[in-house]
Amino acid sequence: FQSFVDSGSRYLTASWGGIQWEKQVRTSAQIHRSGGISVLVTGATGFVGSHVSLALRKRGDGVVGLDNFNNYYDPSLKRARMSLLSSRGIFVVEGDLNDGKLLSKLFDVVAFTHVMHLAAQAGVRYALENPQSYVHSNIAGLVNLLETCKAANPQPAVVWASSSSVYGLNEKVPFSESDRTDQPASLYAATKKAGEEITHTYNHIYGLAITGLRFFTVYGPWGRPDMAYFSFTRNILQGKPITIYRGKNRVDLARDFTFIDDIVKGCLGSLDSSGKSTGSGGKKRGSAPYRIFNLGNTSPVTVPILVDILEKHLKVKAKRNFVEMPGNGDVPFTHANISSARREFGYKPTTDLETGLKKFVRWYLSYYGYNTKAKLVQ
Ligand SMILES: NC(=O)c1ccc[n+]([C@@H]2O[C@H](COP(=O)([O-])OP(=O)(O)OC[C@H]3O[C@@H](n4cnc5c(N)ncnc54)[C@H](O)[C@@H]3O)[C@@H](O)[C@H]2O)c1
Ligand SMILES: O=C(O)[C@H]1O[C@H](OP(=O)(O)OP(=O)(O)OC[C@H]2O[C@@H](n3ccc(=O)[nH]c3=O)[C@H](O)[C@@H]2O)[C@H](O)[C@@H](O)[C@H]1O
Repeated sequence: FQSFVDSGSRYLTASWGGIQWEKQVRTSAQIHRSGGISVLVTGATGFVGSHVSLALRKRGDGVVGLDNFNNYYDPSLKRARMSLLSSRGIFVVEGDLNDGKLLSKLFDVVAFTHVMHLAAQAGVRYALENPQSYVHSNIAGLVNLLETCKAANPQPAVVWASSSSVYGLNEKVPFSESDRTDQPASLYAATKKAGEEITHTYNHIYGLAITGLRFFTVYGPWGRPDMAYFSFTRNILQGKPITIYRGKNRVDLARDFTFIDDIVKGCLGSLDSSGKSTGSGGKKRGSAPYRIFNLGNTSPVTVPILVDILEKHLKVKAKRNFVEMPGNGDVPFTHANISSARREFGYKPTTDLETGLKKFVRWYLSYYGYNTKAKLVQ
């Protein structure tokens, strides 16, 4: 089959179908431990998706990836993550969430027990440049995926990534799941909030078991080049200045930075406790769980302190350029209350920012070909 999918600014051409393709999908979905699950991971060559796919595979679950390899950031990093997944026997289907025929075909080939939905247009500030990409992936793509899950027989349980950004201008700290989330500060946040409402309707009408995870600023090896810790590292090593945003009266911004390995444990814990969908073929046969959890670190750190830690690990001084927060979708601080996730599935983050950034820097220097004294090896 040849499918042409409108992905906003460009057209993506994906090839799928055929006996060989089906065999690869089936083999990748095979479960290698008793009581294992078979999971469709969307956004599998993204930062979080690649780590979650590897962790599922490692414990013997069946995993099939889906990703459209868009160029929001350097797609060669997504290809490199894909090579890593392939080396562990995980097949990644190249395609878009909005391709309904492709999604239905995947469910025809494999009776997925779970969907780990991590594909999205991420990034808070990029919404000013390309608002439509958020509607395309985070709204239309989500609905398309849920339509497929609702129609599947049996229906999978769905775990998906919401975001700490739904707390928006909320000033009550730490942020609890029951706090208000009706004051988003960015279109990104608004689409994640919409996702929480949309998933609720699919739970209510069709009996899909749904878990939404509000991740708090995730960082680590194989991370996202658009995020501050990553772009700061790049600039510091290249001797270029970095821009640090500050609030009114020069107040530092702070984030509850959460290490990727802790997020992965939270993703797996929530999958394992997600419960079962009750419907099939679009018909509800009983009520199913609808849950939302914060996955954070519970220990916010200011952005200048993040830079101090990077300087220490990189052994290079940053050229700091402070500017007032430009009203681009940022919020002043985030801080997660994680007691619900702890209670429900034992979520307990264990990596502090100092330790996690050390691991990130080690990966960065190796991946981009620096020797240990932070010189690029030509
Ligand atoms: N990293 C964070 O700090 C953070 C924080 C909160 C929430 N989240 C959410 O977690 C999820 C994973 O984030 P990430 O940091 O790994 O981002 P990422 O950009 O690295 O991964 C997302 C992947 O989804 C793919 N994708 C995007 N739109 C698609 C579409 N329409 N069809 C198919 N594939 C598509 C991209 O190519 C990418 O590989 C996202 O939903 C994001 O919004 C991330
Ligand atoms: O938890 C989330 O829900 C979100 O997490 C992440 O967003 P943020 O917390 O905004 O991360 P990130 O961009 O790394 O900026 C970190 C800090 O550096 C500051 N920052 C940023 C850039 C810059 O040039 N200067 C600067 O000071 C900036 O003001 C901020 O204070 C995900 O990208 C997003 O997908 C979303 O899901």
